[in-house]
Amino acid sequence: MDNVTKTYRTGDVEVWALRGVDLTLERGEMAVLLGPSGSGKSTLLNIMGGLDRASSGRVRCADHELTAFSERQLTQFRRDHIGFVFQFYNLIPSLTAYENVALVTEIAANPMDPGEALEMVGLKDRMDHFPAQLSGGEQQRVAIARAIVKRPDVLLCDEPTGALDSKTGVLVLEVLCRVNAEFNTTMGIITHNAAIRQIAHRVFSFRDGRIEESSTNAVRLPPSAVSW
Ligand SMILES: Nc1ncnc2c1ncn2[C@@H]1O[C@H](COP(=O)(O)OP(=O)(O)OP(=O)(O)O)[C@@H](O)[C@H]1O
Repeated sequence: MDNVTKTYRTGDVEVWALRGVDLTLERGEMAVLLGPSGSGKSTLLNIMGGLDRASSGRVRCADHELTAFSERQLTQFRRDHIGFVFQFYNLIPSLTAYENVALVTEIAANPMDPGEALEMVGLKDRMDHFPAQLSGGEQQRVAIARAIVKRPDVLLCDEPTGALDSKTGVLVLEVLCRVNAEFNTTMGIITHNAAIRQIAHRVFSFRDGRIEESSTNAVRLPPSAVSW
């Protein structure tokens, strides 16, 4: 992302969500994004994944220039390259875990088997359960399986542990680390839990629509060594 800005206009009021952000993630890198509420993290993640558009600046992903894309191209780009995980799992209640994941494989170019994705997140024996029969942590792991089943290049997670207790959150982070290590998936993870910064390759701290600080972890901790 080069000098990306984002403004929202509500009536006469203009809100600057991003005030000029330069950010490059290397392939396979796990980045944690920190910052106070309203500092622009979600806006950035959404623009990075082609869910939203920058007001100015340039956004590229490998050979794709997102800022030059039509709506249709942006949708295709998201479909082919990006997985999203949100704080609330957004599973379809009337479908089993397996069916929730399988739904994506119908429109993906080169998906893995839904069972394989569920095995990857440790839910092989819960495939036939409905969301209401799963714990919050298990539902989030189904959401991760759904996001990775299409083998995305980039996985973007907005508060993936936000609704979970620390112990369950650790299980979810372990799954994310496993996906990162096994598939070399580039990751952006927003969190309010500053302790989670320790699992990342790089950490970006936001304030008031800008990156205030970035740092590289010389030593990364496994999620099991992190608590909040
Ligand atoms: N659709 C929108 N319309 C108007 N203003 C918006 C919209 N989305 C975000 N904003 C504003 O942009 C700023 C950045 O919001 P953003 O959601 O990116 O922050 P955040 O750091 O992710 O916050 P949080 O940690 O609370 O999720 C805030 O001032 C917010 O009110």
